Amino acid sequence: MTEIVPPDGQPMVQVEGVGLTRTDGQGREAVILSEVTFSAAKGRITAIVGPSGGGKSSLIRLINRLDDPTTGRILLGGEDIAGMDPLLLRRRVAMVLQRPFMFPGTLLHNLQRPLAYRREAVPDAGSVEVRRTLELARLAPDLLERDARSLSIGQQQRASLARAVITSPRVLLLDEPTSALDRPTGDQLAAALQDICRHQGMAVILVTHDLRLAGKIADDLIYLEAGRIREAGPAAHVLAEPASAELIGFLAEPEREGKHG
Ligand SMILES: Nc1ncnc2c1ncn2[C@@H]1O[C@H](COP(=O)(O)OP(=O)(O)OP(=O)(O)O)[C@@H](O)[C@H]1O
Repeated sequence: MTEIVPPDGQPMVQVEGVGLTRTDGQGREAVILSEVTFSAAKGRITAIVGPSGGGKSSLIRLINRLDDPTTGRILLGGEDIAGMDPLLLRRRVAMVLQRPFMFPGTLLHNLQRPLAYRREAVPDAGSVEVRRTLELARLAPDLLERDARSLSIGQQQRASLARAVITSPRVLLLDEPTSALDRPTGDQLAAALQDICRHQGMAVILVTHDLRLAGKIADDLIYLEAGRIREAGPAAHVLAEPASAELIGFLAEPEREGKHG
């Protein structure tokens, strides 16, 4: 196992005064995000939590330019992503979605694919990169020759994570990665994520409705409601001592009781 990369507190992602407005089919404008400002540091996990429809997914989609903000800007390593080569941006910012997607072929083929696509040297099953990535993602090496689509959903979700991190992105975006998993399988993914964040010094931004997960692995937490940040700070502190009426109300909803312990 490699050395842990210490977080240096440097912001990797800076979201500055971001707003997003959409126009619906009838030409009506809807404000999805307003004045959103935060930063995500290397080697830290930033969780974005909040009620459904609050804008969490819309926000992380802006960070790898699946969409562009209407106002404000987003910097990656100090550079505005609006002016960055899209291919370079995709190299630096990886995304793992709620439902894993495996390409046809073996798990090894799936791990090699992003590197082959970039015409970079493709590591073989015995290579340090593949072994190390499997270890971080908590996947057994004997799964490498299995048809990736025959893996369990929990294994496929960790395989998606492995495929995203084998290229060493600087930022990892995850949208509800544990929502399709049962608790033990979700816990395995969470542990893998923590290892990857610490060992590779990535900035991880995690959208989740699962406060238990956020309480367990997030370093920083952002509470987003109706497109605005209502509260932000160190996760343990924000969850233990919520200050805003909105977050206090959210945490008090009966279905959340005990979920952030
Ligand atoms: N492509 C779109 N066109 C128009 N409105 C959209 C679009 N995508 C999302 N929205 C609206 O933006 C708002 C925020 O949605 P978003 O999916 O970002 O919220 P969320 O916090 O991720 O919700 P959930 O937890 O349910 O996934 C919602 O009102 C949604 O209806």
